[in-house]
Amino acid sequence: MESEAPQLQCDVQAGTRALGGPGDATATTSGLPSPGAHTSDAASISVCDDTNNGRPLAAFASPDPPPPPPPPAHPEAVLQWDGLSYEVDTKVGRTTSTRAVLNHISGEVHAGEVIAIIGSSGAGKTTLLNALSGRIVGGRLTGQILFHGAPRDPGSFKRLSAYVQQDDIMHTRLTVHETLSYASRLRLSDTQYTAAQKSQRVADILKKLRLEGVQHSQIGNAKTRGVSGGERKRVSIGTELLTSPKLLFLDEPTSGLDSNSSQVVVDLVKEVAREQQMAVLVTIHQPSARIFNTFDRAILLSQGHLIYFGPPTEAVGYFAGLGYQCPVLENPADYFIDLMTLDHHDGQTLAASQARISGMAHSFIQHRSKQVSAGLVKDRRLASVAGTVSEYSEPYRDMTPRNMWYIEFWTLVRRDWLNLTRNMEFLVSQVFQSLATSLIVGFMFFYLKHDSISVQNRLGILYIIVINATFPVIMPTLNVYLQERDIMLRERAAATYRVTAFYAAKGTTFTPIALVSGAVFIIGVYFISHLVFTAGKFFIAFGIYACLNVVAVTFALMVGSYIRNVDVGFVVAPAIVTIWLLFGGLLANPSTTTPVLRWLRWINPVYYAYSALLQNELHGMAFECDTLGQCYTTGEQVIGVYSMGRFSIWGNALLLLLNAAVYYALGYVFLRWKVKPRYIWI
Ligand SMILES: Nc1ncnc2c1ncn2[C@@H]1O[C@H](COP(=O)(O)OP(=O)(O)OP(=O)(O)O)[C@@H](O)[C@H]1O
Repeated sequence: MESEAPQLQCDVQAGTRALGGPGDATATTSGLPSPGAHTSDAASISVCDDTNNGRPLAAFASPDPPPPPPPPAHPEAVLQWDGLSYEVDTKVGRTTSTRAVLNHISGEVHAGEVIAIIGSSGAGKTTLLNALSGRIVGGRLTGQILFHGAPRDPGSFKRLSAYVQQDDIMHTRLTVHETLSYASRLRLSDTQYTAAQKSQRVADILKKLRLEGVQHSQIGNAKTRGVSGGERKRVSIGTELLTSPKLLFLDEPTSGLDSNSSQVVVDLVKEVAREQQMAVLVTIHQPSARIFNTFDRAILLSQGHLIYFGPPTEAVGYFAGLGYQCPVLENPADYFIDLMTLDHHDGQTLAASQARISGMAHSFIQHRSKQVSAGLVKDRRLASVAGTVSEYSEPYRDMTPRNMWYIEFWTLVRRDWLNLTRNMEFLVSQVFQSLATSLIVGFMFFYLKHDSISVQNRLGILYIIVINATFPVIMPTLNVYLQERDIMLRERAAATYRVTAFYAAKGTTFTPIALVSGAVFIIGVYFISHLVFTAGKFFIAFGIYACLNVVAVTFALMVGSYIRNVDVGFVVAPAIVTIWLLFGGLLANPSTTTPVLRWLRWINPVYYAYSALLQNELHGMAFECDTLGQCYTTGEQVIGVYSMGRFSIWGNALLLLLNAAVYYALGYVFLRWKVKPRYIWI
């Protein structure tokens, strides 16, 4: 936010439109009322700026603004939409009602043009952006959307358009340069770009988005300081610009930014749109007057109704024609948003504001139809295009992913590894936890003897070893995986790589970390507590422990792939592990478990691991009996009494690996078909 109190200045200037490009071309087609001085060439522009400290806005223009490239003679509509409506069912108690979120919205965006979608909270801005970008989930979407004159083909549309989400979901520990470099390796095809060309493309984007100065800073987040919010937003935009999209969607790119950073972001987007002839649609909540006037055209929405669609410079005149004159000292965008907002103060003000919004929506429909009948604007009703295929769709229709699978996999492994090894909290918690627990457990059972009392201690220590391969592996893995899954969903929406490459990379990076920390733990425990320490027994125990670690990692991946809600994951995973431990073989004898629940042991990796570890430790052992009542003289007796010899050590190890394979496979299925949003395409 501004540190100084903003000094408002409104100035009604007779000025030429500085916007140029397709916006101008369409300005005449928007057919706005032209009362008095509001002619198209000398539009009366209300310029109210809350950021210029009282100086005329022109003083803030760059001294030598580069001349905008001349608009193409016949600007091509990159995207057209007609009669777009969206309804959702809402449930209050037992009553389900239908709510119209968008009502018959029509429009188009041309190459090189930047259009802002403006409205108060809940107006339908994001819904419209999502509908146009093919990211609507649930509800009923009707109407027609054409991309380069033909229905959208999801595959090619994903590749040729880009979407920058409101939240900048990125790997927070990578630097700006690394973020763009990995994105270039994943998104740009090796068959079209050499490594040097990809690096050059990254360098160009860094330069274009003025990010060279921070290219070696980490992205960061709310917890870890990194680049500023405006810079992070520009990195998000840069990532999407790598592929030179034809169409860019930006959801609230200025939210959370101060007015200066917001202006920088909008100016850069506009510059790139002009240079690359890219069509841009951007939702924006409350733009300053200066930002408002930067856009080529604005779509004003209220309660899902179109209130205005045309150049911002002509909006003041249009609303004045309806009897809503923007006060001289007010930011027009603020004024329009106030006009379009429901006033919930009391019943009367609510009814009045509802009537005003309906009136404005109706006026715009009438205004449009007058313009259409006068031949001033093209009828936006789209001709029937059944069977038409856009020239842009055809080459991409059967498009295979950009790079070979192994390149995607390897790039993702390297990126994950870099990100994970910089995640000191995760690494330290893994290693420190293993070290600390091995010391505590080792000394708790220090130097086990071979008497009958040591039987209980051996049963206990082996169970603790098993426990240590569950919670301490599953919870941190799940936590990191859930964050990365969201990044994957964003990147997958832009068809960046295959799900299989992502999933295989996750298994490849998480497993070694679990195994190393597991090794630290088990070596410490074996040495200090003096469990049977022959090389064969130790390596078998380590092998079993490693198998259980793999099960834990794959289980975390499965849960993380199944649940959508992070909080649910942190309840479900521990609940399942607790059941494993209850039926693991130590707390209740498996042979006496009630038959209704006895089957649980067959799907319980803790039971298999514990059984294998017990057999490995106790086979061949002899115990010295003392004067106490109960006495086991051999390890085999203990295994028999505890009913832990159902499967051999190798049988248990095999069942553990089978468990891991099932979890891993299920995780993939869930990731592919459950977590993935089901977008509605029209
Ligand atoms: N799938 C849905 N189910 C229920 N309500 C929905 C759904 N999608 C959108 N809405 C409702 O439609 C309205 C418009 O939502 P949208 O997110 O498009 O608003 P917005 O203009 O982007 O608001 P904001 O600026 O606050 O993000 C909101 O009231 C929202 O709750």
